Amino acid sequence: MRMTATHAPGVPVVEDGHLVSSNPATGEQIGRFPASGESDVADAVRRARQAAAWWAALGFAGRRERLLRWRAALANRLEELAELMHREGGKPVAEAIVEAAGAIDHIAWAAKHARSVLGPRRVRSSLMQIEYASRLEYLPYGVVGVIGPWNYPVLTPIGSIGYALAAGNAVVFKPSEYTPAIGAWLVDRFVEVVPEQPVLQAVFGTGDVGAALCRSGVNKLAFTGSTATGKKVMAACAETLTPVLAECGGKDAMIVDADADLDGAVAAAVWGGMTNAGQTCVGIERVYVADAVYDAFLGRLVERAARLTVGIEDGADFGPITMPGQIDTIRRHIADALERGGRAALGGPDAVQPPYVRPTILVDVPEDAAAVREETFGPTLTVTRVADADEGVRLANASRYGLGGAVFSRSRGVALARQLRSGMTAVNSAISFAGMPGLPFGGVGDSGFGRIHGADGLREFARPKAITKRRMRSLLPALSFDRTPKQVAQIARAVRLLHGRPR
Ligand SMILES: NC(=O)c1ccc[n+]([C@@H]2O[C@H](COP(=O)([O-])OP(=O)(O)OC[C@H]3O[C@@H](n4cnc5c(N)ncnc54)[C@H](O)[C@@H]3O)[C@@H](O)[C@H]2O)c1
Repeated sequence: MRMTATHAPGVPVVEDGHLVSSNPATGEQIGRFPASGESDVADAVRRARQAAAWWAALGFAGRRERLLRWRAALANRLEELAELMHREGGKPVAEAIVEAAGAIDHIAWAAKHARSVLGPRRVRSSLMQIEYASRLEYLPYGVVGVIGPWNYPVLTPIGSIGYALAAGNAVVFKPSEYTPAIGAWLVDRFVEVVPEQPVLQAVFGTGDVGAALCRSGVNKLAFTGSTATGKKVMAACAETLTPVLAECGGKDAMIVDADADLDGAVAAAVWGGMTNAGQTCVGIERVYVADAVYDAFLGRLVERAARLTVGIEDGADFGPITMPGQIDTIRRHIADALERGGRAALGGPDAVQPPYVRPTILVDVPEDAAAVREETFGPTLTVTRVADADEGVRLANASRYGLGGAVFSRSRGVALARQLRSGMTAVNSAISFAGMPGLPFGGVGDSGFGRIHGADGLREFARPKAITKRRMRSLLPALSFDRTPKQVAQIARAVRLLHGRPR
């Protein structure tokens, strides 16, 4: 187990065999959990395998009933959860409530839709093999490993856990080392409503424990975190051909068209870029604004962002940077943007006051600057003047990431959204897709692959099983050595009859 050298506020440490988390603003100790070793992870997966058989046998109705009880347990203690999220991760209580509400909605959706999405169904047979009945079933993988990040420590892992459980899998969950208490709290509430078997367990520790989970023999690994770690997870899982779901980083762009509702665009850019101190995988980090409205947009954006309040007090708009090491990245991106000819229209180097970073808006930043190319994960926006929305789309798509994004346009919103190379796009809003349980969530390129949420999210955690059953004697026995030359000629005639016409 790796020891973390520093005891700075918010930096998790492993001491006396325990993982200890602390408040990123005050350093107050929040959680203390036995750190899992390789054998603990293996034991958890072994227990989960037994539990998986029991959980799968409950069927859709039995799982739905228990998952809805879990969702109620979370809903009825929402404020307690939000307070813990505030203390361990630093986000405002109001923000935590919104995040947890989204997660609860996802559990309910997964529980209620698992049967209709994954239940057994008949499939129409081919005329050439009409003697067979066809059937499709979606069976659980067995044990799913879930590795989570700290920035949305409830919504993000539940996007995998809720759907994996609804599909009939047992889950071993490794929460981020920055937010183990939140992870433990979610698991404890589940154990209260499903005490019979260890269907959902947590293991605690740093990246080594995540790596052990990749090697543990889980049947699928759902990873959410940075692209760099995602590559390590994939490499580890490749050894055992363990399938991987990879929800990685982003560099989302907003396009502001010349006919956009500017007040709406300003509100969405400020919120989308700075909620949770910008530590949002689908946060807006780049804004491309059509020349005709650039000056008006920028003026209102700076005015609105300057009024945001930062701190841990009640009512603050956003809190500290959760992971102290991230502050160096934010500082580097701001400095690099300015060195390359950019200008801070708000904030700048002085806005970085650990553990806080105040709102920063950078303009005239070249497209090859780190602040445009790399994930910043802070309350910063680059705002770039473009000739029109089409040029905005072209620059937005030049990123190696492709997670979410936003478009503000009165006339061409959906058409522009379709052109953005990303998994999700919000039109005339920001990030609104994440809380929509029926919609899939996931990226392209360096943002990863696979989908959580919605019907695709349920299917992500199930393996399709095809079954054909012979229901009558074959008239044209294609799949048999007993076929005669005459029957083969009849088969050839039938193919021409069925498929011989060009339309
Ligand atoms: N696409 C999404 O849905 C989504 C959602 C939230 C966050 N994110 C991304 O997550 C990142 C922030 O989260 P983070 O800082 O916790 O990411 P991270 O990659 O540092 O860590 C994520 C998790 O992986 C574990 N881990 C570290 N090394 C590992 C290894 N070698 N093998 C297995 N597991 C290992 C960590 O302990 C942690 O639990 C950002 O890039 C953000 O964009 C993506």
